[in-house]
Amino acid sequence: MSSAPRFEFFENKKAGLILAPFSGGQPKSGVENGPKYLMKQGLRADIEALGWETSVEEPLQGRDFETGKNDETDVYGIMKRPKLVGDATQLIYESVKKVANENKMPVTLGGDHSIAIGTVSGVLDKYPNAGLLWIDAHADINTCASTESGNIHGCPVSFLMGLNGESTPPPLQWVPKCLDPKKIAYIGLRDIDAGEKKILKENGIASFSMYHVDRYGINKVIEMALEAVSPNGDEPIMVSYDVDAIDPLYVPATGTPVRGGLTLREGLFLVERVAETGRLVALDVVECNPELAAHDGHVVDTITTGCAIARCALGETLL
Ligand SMILES: NC(=[NH2+])NCCC[C@H](N)C(=O)O
Ligand SMILES: [Mn+2]
Ligand SMILES: [Mn+2]
Repeated sequence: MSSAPRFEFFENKKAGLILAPFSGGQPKSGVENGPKYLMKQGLRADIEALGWETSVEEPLQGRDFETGKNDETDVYGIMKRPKLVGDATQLIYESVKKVANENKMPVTLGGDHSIAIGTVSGVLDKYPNAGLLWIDAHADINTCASTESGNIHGCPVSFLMGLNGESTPPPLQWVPKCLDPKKIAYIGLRDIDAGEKKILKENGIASFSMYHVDRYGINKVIEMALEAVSPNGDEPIMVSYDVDAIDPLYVPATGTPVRGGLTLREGLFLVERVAETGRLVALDVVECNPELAAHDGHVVDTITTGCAIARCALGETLL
């Protein structure tokens, strides 16, 4: 066994749990309750049991981001609710940036995946050379020109890369164009829009779909993804984890489920392996929507999986 510290970037194991109860990046209600359910399941105590000192941040507190969802004037071309998303993600950005700069690991609980506009930009402020693993059934890289739904949770990566140029909705113009296409790799893809495929190709983005997981196995896929985003083997790693990457058999309560996903063990092994590198610097767990459960068992399956992702990423299964 190596004697390297488990989390190289955290001399004192401190984590900042950032609650991001936001649903404005997509039309369904309920995903704003994700953080509450994950916390009620005991996530904070779980993380402390792994030797992390924790603090909790609630950057959206005191603002009503749910009623604002009904504001039909908040549109920009086909884009839905750019003002709501822009305001919420900017608050999340400030909070993640603060936590990261206090040398704490930001662990952000969503909310829909639009919140990654704030988390990734906040983390890259502290670690500009970080590699990003985007674990998802979807590529979330639609632009204002390519999106068919207008839902911004399908677009965060395009804003982080600055792919929208002049057509960026004004409320999202604050977003730093901080993400180099060479510094992101996807794992778990299986529902990519035609426009997104083109963007992935044109930008040469490392994209591992479920085909690659079957073809090479999850271990090899993770090695390839890490190699892609961290060619020197020493860069910090951020994981933005959309729970819909895992098969709906295990994670049924999510807004855009797609069959044929990662098994529960593949989904957890992935973050265990990242933890093992010792270079994880931030994690998002997004798109848990308890309201979409057909029965209580679905809520339990989804929320316990969300908690397990965070625990495995923070070292639970490292010996
Ligand atoms: N974060 C997610 N679950 N994203 C789903 C995106 C689905 C579709 N590609 C869209 O642009 O609307
Ligand atoms: Mn997804
Ligand atoms: Mn997503």
